[in-house]
Amino acid sequence: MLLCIDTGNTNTVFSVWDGTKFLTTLRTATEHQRTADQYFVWFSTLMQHHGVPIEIDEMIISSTVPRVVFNLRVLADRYFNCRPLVVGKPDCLLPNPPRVDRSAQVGPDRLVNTAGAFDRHGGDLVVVDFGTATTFDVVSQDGAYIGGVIAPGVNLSLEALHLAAAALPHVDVTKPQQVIGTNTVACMQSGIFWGYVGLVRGICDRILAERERPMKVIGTGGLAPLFSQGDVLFDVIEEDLTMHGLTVIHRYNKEYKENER
Ligand SMILES: Nc1ncnc2c1ncn2[C@@H]1O[C@H](COP(=O)(O)OP(=O)(O)OP(=O)(O)O)[C@@H](O)[C@H]1O
Ligand SMILES: CC(C)(CO)[C@@H](O)C(=O)NCCC(=O)O
Ligand SMILES: [K+]
Repeated sequence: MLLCIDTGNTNTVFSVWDGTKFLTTLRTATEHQRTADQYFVWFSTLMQHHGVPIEIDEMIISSTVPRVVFNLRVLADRYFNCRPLVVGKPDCLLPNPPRVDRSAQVGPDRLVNTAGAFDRHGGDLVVVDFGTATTFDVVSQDGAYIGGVIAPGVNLSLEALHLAAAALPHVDVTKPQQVIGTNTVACMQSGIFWGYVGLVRGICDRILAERERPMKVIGTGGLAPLFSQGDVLFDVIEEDLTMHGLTVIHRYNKEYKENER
């Protein structure tokens, strides 16, 4: 079975793919100090808890934090006796290579979202991902990542407000009853909620105008459903898009190597 790992700057998600469906999905905070042994204790305990046998023999990793890749490679080698595919490394092929500035670095999560979204929807897409950053990935007609937008993430913005202003507390993101808040928390929640609804709407409108063609907008990341309550922002929301993209890239590499033989 295939272990798909999506390491973001905040959270790391492990999902086990049996070739047809995800058997289980586990989430932990991203910490670059965590060792292979620590990953395995956490993983095997929860797999047992969920009653899923550990039969991992393949692994694919997308990591926006380069330092964690070393320990994940050790995990693959020591516990699953395999060599992982690492998105963004030269030996991990992409179905459609990105078309960006020469030597530009594209976040592996954005390449994975592109592959996953193109597989499901075909081309001319915008993928909006609400993670540590709020990213917009523009996918061309032929399925290549051709650029996008990086805005500060929702939780990051809230944290920044709280850290910078002595009188502003930590608040959760939620859709406020009204736009005009009548207390500090309600005012902050309105600023974040309606601010991000406007940000997403405004950026998508401008991307569509710049591309001068119809495009499908796909929302992903934990907060996509919440923000779609504020306006029609997405044609579709797919929470498993990154994990799906990992299975697509894995399959592409496997088929390519089989054809080479
Ligand atoms: N109402 C909410 N308020 C605050 N956070 C929320 C709310 N609903 C979901 N979340 C959080 O959204 C996050 C969704 O995870 P997602 O994988 O999309 O991004 P992330 O883990 O924050 O970022 P990254 O992938 O960059 O590490 C989770 O951490 C979840 O706790
Ligand atoms: C923007 C983030 C942090 C979003 O996870 C990640 O994709 C990243 O580190 N990207 C590198 C820069 C880029 O994608 O252009
Ligand atoms: K993510």
